Amino acid sequence: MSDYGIAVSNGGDHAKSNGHSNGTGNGDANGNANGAPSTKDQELAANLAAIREKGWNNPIPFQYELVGTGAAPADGEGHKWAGESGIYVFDDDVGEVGPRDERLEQELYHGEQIMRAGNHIQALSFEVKIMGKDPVAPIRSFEHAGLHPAMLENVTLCGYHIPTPIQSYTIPAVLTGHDVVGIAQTGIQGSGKTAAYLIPILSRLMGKARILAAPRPNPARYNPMTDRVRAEPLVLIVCPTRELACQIFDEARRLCYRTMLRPCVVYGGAPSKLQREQLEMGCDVLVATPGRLMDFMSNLNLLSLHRLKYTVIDEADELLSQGWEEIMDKLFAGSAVSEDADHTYLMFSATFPKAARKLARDYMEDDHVRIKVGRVGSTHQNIKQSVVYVEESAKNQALFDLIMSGPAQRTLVFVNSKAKCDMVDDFLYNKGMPSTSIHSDRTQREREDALRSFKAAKTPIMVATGVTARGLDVANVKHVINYDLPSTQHDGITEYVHRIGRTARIGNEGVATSFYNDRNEDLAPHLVKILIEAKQEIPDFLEQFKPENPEELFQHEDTDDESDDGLGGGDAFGGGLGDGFGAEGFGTGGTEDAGAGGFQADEGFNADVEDKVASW
Ligand SMILES: Nc1ncnc2c1ncn2[C@@H]1O[C@H](COP(=O)(O)OP(=O)(O)OP(=O)(O)O)[C@@H](O)[C@H]1O
Repeated sequence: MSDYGIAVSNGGDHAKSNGHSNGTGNGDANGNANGAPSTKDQELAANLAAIREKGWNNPIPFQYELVGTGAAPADGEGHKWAGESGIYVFDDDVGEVGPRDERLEQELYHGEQIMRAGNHIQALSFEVKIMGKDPVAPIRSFEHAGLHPAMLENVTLCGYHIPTPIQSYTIPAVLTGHDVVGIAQTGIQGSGKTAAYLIPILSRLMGKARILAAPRPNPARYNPMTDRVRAEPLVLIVCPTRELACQIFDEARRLCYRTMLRPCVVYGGAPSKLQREQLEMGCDVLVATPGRLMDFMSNLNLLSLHRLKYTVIDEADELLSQGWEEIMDKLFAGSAVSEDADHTYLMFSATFPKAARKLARDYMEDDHVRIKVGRVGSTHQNIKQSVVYVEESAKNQALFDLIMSGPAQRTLVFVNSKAKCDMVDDFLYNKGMPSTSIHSDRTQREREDALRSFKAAKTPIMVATGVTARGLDVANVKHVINYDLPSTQHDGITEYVHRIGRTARIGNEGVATSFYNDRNEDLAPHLVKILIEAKQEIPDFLEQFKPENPEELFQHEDTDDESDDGLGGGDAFGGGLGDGFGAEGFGTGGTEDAGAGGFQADEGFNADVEDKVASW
């Protein structure tokens, strides 16, 4: 019996979404053309039978003949770019809120692949730190948040019953016109920050879009030959990865439903032409990755940012570390964008590095609100983590055995390199497993196809490099396997926390299994701390890495390296919960660099500080 959380057809003739160098070819499992099946074929047939018995669906062969032809695979579905997903077609003649579109509603809110909060959601508690000149009263319900009625209906359709902690504070802060810096610590496993900024921004625009938006044709009667316009969005959201851009766009599609606000997404790798055509129909909410945005911004007939009211930078630390300072400066400095006096800036980040602090200091209003959300106690209480000792040469078989030892369930396998990603995917596929893979050397089309196929559980096993799968929000990922553990040279334990956070999201449960061997010794002390903190079993081979004084583990250690981010892992705030924040600042128990920027007195943030534990 499969447990993908959604119904899956077991048909095996779909096109494989990306390449397998399958020497044996799964399609051959029933014997070769010359009569007697070979031992290899017999082995494969036995594997396939066992895999099917477990409830896994068939592997999907790759259609090599279609590579480079641009032709759609023979699965009857064709390829649709994420940016072409359906948005509400607002008819200007109908008033402020359009009529229901049941087909679209089904797609946006009731699809089987949509993430739903799990049973443990109420039990999650978060530490929330708020800083700013004006106190922000958190909202406890969406109903009493002062949202536009259309937004409230959309929030209900999304199935969001209670605001998450970051939403409790960000929504009122934006509704009262404040710039916001939001820091959601790694490992929150879905803090809901996308909705935290989209809900108040879109809600504020809902009553005013007709006045603020550029004149444009009625989308219900659009004629591309005569009606094309320049896109002049009111909201711009910039984020570092294509997959994240598509996820934000999906959330915007849900929250803009039945209103005249038109969301669009532009990102690298997908055809510019299609994205251009979408912009030419008019765009109010633009979600973009920086490279494609820069391209489009250079064509003033296509895109102008002079009407912008809101600029959101999501995953600012990632953007800055990828070298996008130039565009960030440009967007913040206003040289390329609206000089509207009440322009609102929002910046979200997992850490708060120097460059991000500088942007906040230089460009944000003095009364901007800073919100930091971290989980209290274990960051991963709903994940059952285990570490098993596996030598490099035994990893493939161990992976196969591990997958076969559990139920058929959506499984994400992490490796450390693109070549390994191909290799492991090929191995699983040739064993008869329904696997796919994703990494940055794949074309965007292959990436989107792989992700779609994983989400739909046609290929419920996906092999990925950490970078590509960062921030993925896929419903019902039940098992995360670290085939390779991340090395400390590549974000080490932070990366581990990111990876396991792809399961057990928003109050759901999940399992994380990691293959460990002597090559991973650098990570071992950090890994042990995480396991102890989450009250997980410590295997014998990791005993030697236990800290001498386990007490120190519970002194609010953040997993991100925040030595340079002004947050000081809790110390700069005075040792965390219960200590409060004295009028003299934040250093009651703090030993970290008191002048390290961030929420420091010298920036004028010493007056109104709240320190809360919010249960969700
Ligand atoms: N109030 C809510 N109640 C239930 N589910 C919610 C709520 N707000 C958001 N969600 C859902 O939670 C999931 C995670 O949200 P989102 O991707 O914005 O989190 P995130 O903070 O970016 O997560 P991470 O940083 O761990 O990747 C989404 O599928 C979203 O639909």
